[in-house]
Parts: sequence; structure tokens; C-alpha cells
Amino acid sequence: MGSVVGVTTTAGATAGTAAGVEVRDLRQEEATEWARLCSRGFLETRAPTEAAGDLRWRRTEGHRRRVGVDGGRLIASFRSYGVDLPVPGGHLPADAISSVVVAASHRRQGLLRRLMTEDLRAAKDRGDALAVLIASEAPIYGRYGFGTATTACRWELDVREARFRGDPVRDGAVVLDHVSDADLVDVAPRLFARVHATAAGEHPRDGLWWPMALGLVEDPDADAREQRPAVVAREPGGDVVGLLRYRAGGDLSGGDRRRAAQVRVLDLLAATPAATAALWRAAAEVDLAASVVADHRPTTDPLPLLLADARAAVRSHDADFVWARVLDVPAALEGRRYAATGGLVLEVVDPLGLAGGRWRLDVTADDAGTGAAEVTATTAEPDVVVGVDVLGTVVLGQGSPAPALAAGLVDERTPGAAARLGTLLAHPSSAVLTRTWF
Ligand SMILES: CC(=O)SCCNC(=O)CCNC(=O)[C@H](O)C(C)(C)COP(=O)(O)OP(=O)(O)OC[C@H]1O[C@@H](n2cnc3c(N)ncnc32)[C@H](O)[C@@H]1OP(=O)(O)O
Repeated sequence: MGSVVGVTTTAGATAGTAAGVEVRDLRQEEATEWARLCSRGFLETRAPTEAAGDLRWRRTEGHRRRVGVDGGRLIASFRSYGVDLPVPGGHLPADAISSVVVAASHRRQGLLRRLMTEDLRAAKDRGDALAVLIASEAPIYGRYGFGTATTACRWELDVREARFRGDPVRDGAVVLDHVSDADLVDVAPRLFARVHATAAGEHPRDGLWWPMALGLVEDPDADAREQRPAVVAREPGGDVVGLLRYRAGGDLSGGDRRRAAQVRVLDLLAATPAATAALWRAAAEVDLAASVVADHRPTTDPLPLLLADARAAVRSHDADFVWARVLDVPAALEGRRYAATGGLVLEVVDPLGLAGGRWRLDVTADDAGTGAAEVTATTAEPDVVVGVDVLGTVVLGQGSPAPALAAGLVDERTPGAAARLGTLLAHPSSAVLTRTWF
């Protein structure tokens, strides 16, 4: 049984504990030093200015900003804050984790383990059902019970080869308007809220997100303000159903007289299929552009299906995106909705002792016809035993336990139980969203 589950069971394995390091809350006068520690950790080439440190402090107001201090110097950072996370059919209170850095001088002495276990325990005590993060490297967070819950990729479109199958603008389904940032101040957050509500695992864009994106709050470290054209899609009645923001660039001055510019999609938010089609088409029809590149898109983006030749859209850079860590099994499973019904006994193994246990999961159709779960502690023999990290890969409805089963990381006691668990929890997200970073 020791090798059953995917969690890397290394509790207590880290050598040394950085004994002289004090862990405490960040102080305002340390904001610039903190910004520089984080920027070094993420290998940024330019050191943040004081103004940037001040902005970072304001952007993270209300967050738990924990730091490690040694000899008066900041040597570690860990930030977390509460989000109302969209899950299939609802929302759950979740702990979002970001700005995780340990200085080179103090690495591999157990500081991240100390900061992470303290944070997860506090989140559990506050009543958060899940913790979520975006990982800089894949090997780091499995040991703390996180699993890849959503994936993202890059879509690239060769404009010279792309022929769209339909034209929702010509058909009168939507009207496109080229707008300025000032026009987006109310419209963009409202559209985002609508699309976001059904995008399981997606992070909200609250606080200074939109003011910064729309240039209402200047980023003191940014180069001269970048031009970011925007196109809004409206239904004939006037409702805004889509938004494309992009950056266009390329060297058009050389001897090559062909189209040479690239459109990089910053945002493609669409609440309807017509808006999706119209905005991809608008990106491809930017004058002088040879290609469109969109990062952090869902792997299930409908782009290829909008084209006469699906191969003109190339998918690459497939990678884990949001990692989820279940902190409370009944809250996480009862707080979402299901596309299938059924039941089984599930045992969850959690080396950090936060969410482990044996549960009977029963999903029945509720009055609205969607599946609702009842989760009760049980002593019955489990049908399937999974690590809390494997549960994290399926809890948001997008992953499957099949790869973990094939890798020998799931202990299936009743034949077919892992597949049944996968069928129960699967819930394709209906929204198509350009992903938001934490
Ligand atoms: C959500 C986010 O912010 S993601 C960003 C993460 N930060 C970065 O990538 C910035 C650069 N990296 C760092 O600052 C540090 O290396 C950190 C924060 C990733 C790790 O901090 P440390 O204090 O060195 O980690 P700690 O000593 O607690 O190690 C815990 C365990 O994770 C392992 N580990 C830590 N980082 C890595 C890594 N990058 N790759 C593989 N294993 C790792 C350690 O070997 C250790 O294993 P063990 O428990 O089996 O002994």
C-alpha cells in the first residue's frame, strides 16, 4: 500500500530546517526588497524600482504575505489569499498561492515545506475547500498534495492558410466594434465575470487587474506604454458577448514585402459560439499579420473547428496550468455539480494529514436535473484508494484518473472503480477563456 498513491511521501525528508530564519508577515517598508527577491527568484533581468515595490504592495493588499528573514534580510516569500473559485456548477472558497520564492542562499533547507504546511493548515482551519496555484516547475508541488487540475496550451494560426468556415458578422449574429481601453472600463470586467462564472479553476481578475491591464494604473517598470488594440463583439440587441485584446508587432521595414507581423492574443473572451468565431476571425484579419499566437488557451479551444483546414491551427506548449489541492473532501465534492450519477467508496491518502479519510460518495440528480453529491465518512471497504494529489487532478472536472491508474498510482480494489470515479467527476468546462495568472 505504501506505493499506492501518487503523493511523493517525503514528509520530514528535507535536510536542515534553516533554524535561524524567522517567518513573519511582510512589512510595508520591505515592499521593494520583497519585489526584488521575487523578481530574482523568477529570473527577471531588471530589478524592480521603489515605485514598482509600492505598486506590488498595493496590488496584494489584504493578502497573506509571509516572508522568511535571516540576519535582517528577506530570504523567502510566500503569498496566499482567498478566492471564490469557480468549480463545476458553483463556486468554492479556495486558498490561492503565489509569489513562492526562497533565495539561492537558503534553498533546500526546508523553508518552502515550512511555509507551505503552515499555509495549508491555516487555509483548512479557515474552511477553504481547496488550495490552488500555478507552478513554475512541475516537480515542486505534488509532494504537498497538489495535482494538475487544468491544462493550457498555445494555439498558432497561419493566417495565409486559414480560411474560416463561417462569418458570424456577415450572418448578422454579432457586430464588431474597434474600441479604446477607456471604452472597456465597465464592459470588460462585466464580460469577464460572465465568462468566468463557468470556467472551473479560473482565477478572478479582481483588485487592480483590470485597471492595470487597461492602463488606468501605470506600471512604473513597464517600457513606453504598449499599444493593445481591442475589439468588442455585440449581439444585434447590444449585449457585449466577446472581447479580443491583442498586441501586434514585427519588422515591416526590411526587404521582405510579404505580411510579416504577428498578432499576440492577450485576451479572447467569448460568451457565445458566434463571438468565439467572430473574434478568432478578427484576429486573423488584422492587416499585415502573418500569424496569430494565443498562449494559455484551453487545449479544447474550438479554433480548428472554425477553419476549413483544421491543420492551419497548430497546438503546442501543452502544459499543466492550475494545480489543485483538496483540503476538505466533503466540502470539495458536495460544493460542485455532476454530469453523471452513481456512487462508490473512496479512500483518500494525505501525507500532510489534512484531507485523508474514507468516504461514501453518492451522486443523485437534483431538482434541476444536475447531479448533486452527498459525502459521508464510512468504515466500509473502499472501491478505490487515491492520493490527495490524484484527487486534485479530477476535482475540477477536467482531468481523469486513468493515467494515474496506468502509472500504478491508484489502488483499485473494485474492478472499474477508477473509471467510475473519473466518469462521475468529469465535467467539461463550458467557458473558453484566455487564462489569468495569479
Ligand atoms: C506558486 C508559485 O509561486 S510557483 C514559483 C516557485 N518558485 C520558483 O520557481 C522560484 C525559484 N525557486 C525557488 O525559489 C525555490 O527553489 C523553491 C521555492 C521552489 C523551493 O524552496 P526550498 O526552500 O528550496 O524548498 P524545500 O527546501 O522546502 O524543499 C522541499 C522539497 O521540495 C524539493 N524541491 C524544491 N524545489 C524543487 C524543484 N524546483 N524541483 C524539484 N524538487 C524541488 C526539495 O528537494 C525538497 O524535497 P524533499 O522534501 O524530498 O527533501
